[in-house]
Order: sequence, then C-alpha cells, then structure tokens
Amino acid sequence: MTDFLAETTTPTALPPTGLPFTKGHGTGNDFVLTLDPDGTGPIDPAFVAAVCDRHRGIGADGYIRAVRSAALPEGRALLQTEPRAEWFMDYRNGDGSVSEMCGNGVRVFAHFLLAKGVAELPEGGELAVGTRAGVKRVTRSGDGYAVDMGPWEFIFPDAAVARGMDSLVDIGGLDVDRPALSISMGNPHTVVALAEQAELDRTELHRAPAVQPVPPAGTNVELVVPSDPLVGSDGVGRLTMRVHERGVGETQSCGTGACAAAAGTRFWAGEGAPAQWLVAVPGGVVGVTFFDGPDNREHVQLSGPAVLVADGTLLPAG
Ligand SMILES: N[C@@H](CCC[C@H](N)C(=O)O)C(=O)O
Repeated sequence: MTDFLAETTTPTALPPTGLPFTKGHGTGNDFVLTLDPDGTGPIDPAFVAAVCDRHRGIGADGYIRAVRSAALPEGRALLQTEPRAEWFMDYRNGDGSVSEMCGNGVRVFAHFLLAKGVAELPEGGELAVGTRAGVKRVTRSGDGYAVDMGPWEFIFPDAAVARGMDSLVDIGGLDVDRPALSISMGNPHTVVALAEQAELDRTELHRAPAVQPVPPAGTNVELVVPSDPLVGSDGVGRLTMRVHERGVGETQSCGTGACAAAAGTRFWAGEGAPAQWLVAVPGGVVGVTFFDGPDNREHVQLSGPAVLVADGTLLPAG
C-alpha cells in the first residue's frame, strides 16, 4: 500500500492501525474531519497539507479536528463561560495554517459529531461548539443547519465609516484596483463589490488578490455582484460571490465570507437594507440573516447544508 505521509517534510506518527477520517462538505467547501477527543493526534502543518493535497492526499480545502474543549487551552478558556461547549472545532486551512473560524466547517462539524454519536441536537435544541472565535450555537434548519456566528466588525472602523471603504484591491483579470471593506467574522475578510456578472466571470483567482492595506492577520477576499434589483419582492437581498481564501486559494464556497459579503453590501446599501440575504457561490447557496443578539449587538446567522460523503483510514508510515 502507498503511504502518502512518507512524502511529507515532517514525518508524522500515525497509530499502527491508521487514522480514521471522514470527508464532508458544505456547498462544495470540503473538509477532512477526524475525531480526536484527547487532542493527541497529528496536527502539524506538513501533515495537514499532505492530507489536504488533492493529488497525493485525500484532498480538501480544510482539515477539522474534533477535540474535547477540556483537552485544549483555547477550549478550556471557553468552558469557563459556556460549560456546554464540550467539543472544539480545531480548524486548519489546506496549507496547514490555523484559522480562527470556518462557517461552512462548523455546520459540517456539527453533522459529523451527530453522525459519530458523540453529540446530540434535538429538534428545537442547540449545540454549542467551541472555536477560536468563541462559542458558536448550531441549530437545525430547513436545508441543514443554522449557526449564530456572533457579531461582525469592521477591521479598519474609522476608514470604513468615514469613506465607506478602507482598502484597494488589485485583482487578476481586472484593469483597475477596486475599493473594498475589510470585515471580521472572527476571521478576516476583504469584500469587493463588482458592477456585473461579466466582471466576476473574468476575474482570475489563481493568484491571491493584492489588498492594500492588508489586515494584520492577512485576509480572505470576497468578490460580490449585488443582484439587480438588490432586494426581491420577497424582501430578501441577493448576491453572487466568488472567494479567494487565505491558506487555500479559490474555493467553491466560504461561509464566513458570505456573512462578510452580506454585511458589507448591507452597509453600502444603507438604511432600509434587508436583514435577510441569499448568497450564491459556485458550490450552491447559503442564507445570511442579521439579528439582535443576546448581548445587544448585531449578530449574523449563517444557514446551509452539511454533507458527509465518505469514511476512510489514513495509512501509517512504514
Ligand atoms: N471556508 C471557511 C473559512 C476557512 C478559513 C479561512 N480560509 C481563513 O483563513 O480565515 C468558511 O466557510 O468560513
């Protein structure tokens, strides 16, 4: 049998029987998930990058390790205020880098915990999930799951409020740099509005758009085309989006990116803009709803499907 880990730069010891994994996706944003209650399994960047390699590994945009919150320092801190957040979503990008949060990932994570029988989510109930961006609350929704993603924030608030933009972005395939707004959903995003679908189609996202100034921890870039009319007769706002993810490249979908794209477009649209949005991405459609959170701040709810496609075993070195 071929052992793909033999080709990684940092050989990682897997158990002799191999490491069980599950492959899943949310609107085409795909993940390898492992159940690692004690947090003792491999997680070094070379291992994650090898697993996520689309030619030599399983292939995925991200790697998600399900660890009991009590087993990680970040998780233990969350348990102080939310003892029900038993499981922590340890999220890594496909290149092995750490991210604070993944919106599609948290739905797939919840689905994975339920499928493995280690968590419960009764109809009408909620599942509290620990993440590096705080506790996220997952409920069941029509097409899968809905997640309270918490409040959104401007990364450069002074410029955003004063000028309606805070950065310029050089995007492959477009001749002029475009104005943008940088928004945090726990992880960083830079949202660029384009005038029409033809512009979005000719955008080249095989190289990362160059953002100036770049947010302190780097950024994911969302290119959005607001629908015309922006708001349908049903009162719902609509957008089409493509995304270049930090630590990955262009992906089929990005949940936190869809939330940031809706937040930016809603801000640009001004007073009277709707609370409910549908964001079309190459891999499907996700819902974004703005609401008053329990902390009296404006929160964002993300909804969409979660699919598990296969179980397998990563083979040990040797
Ligand atoms: N695809 C995710 C976001 C994953 C993390 C991102 N690449 C980052 O580095 O912040 C989503 O659905 O939100």
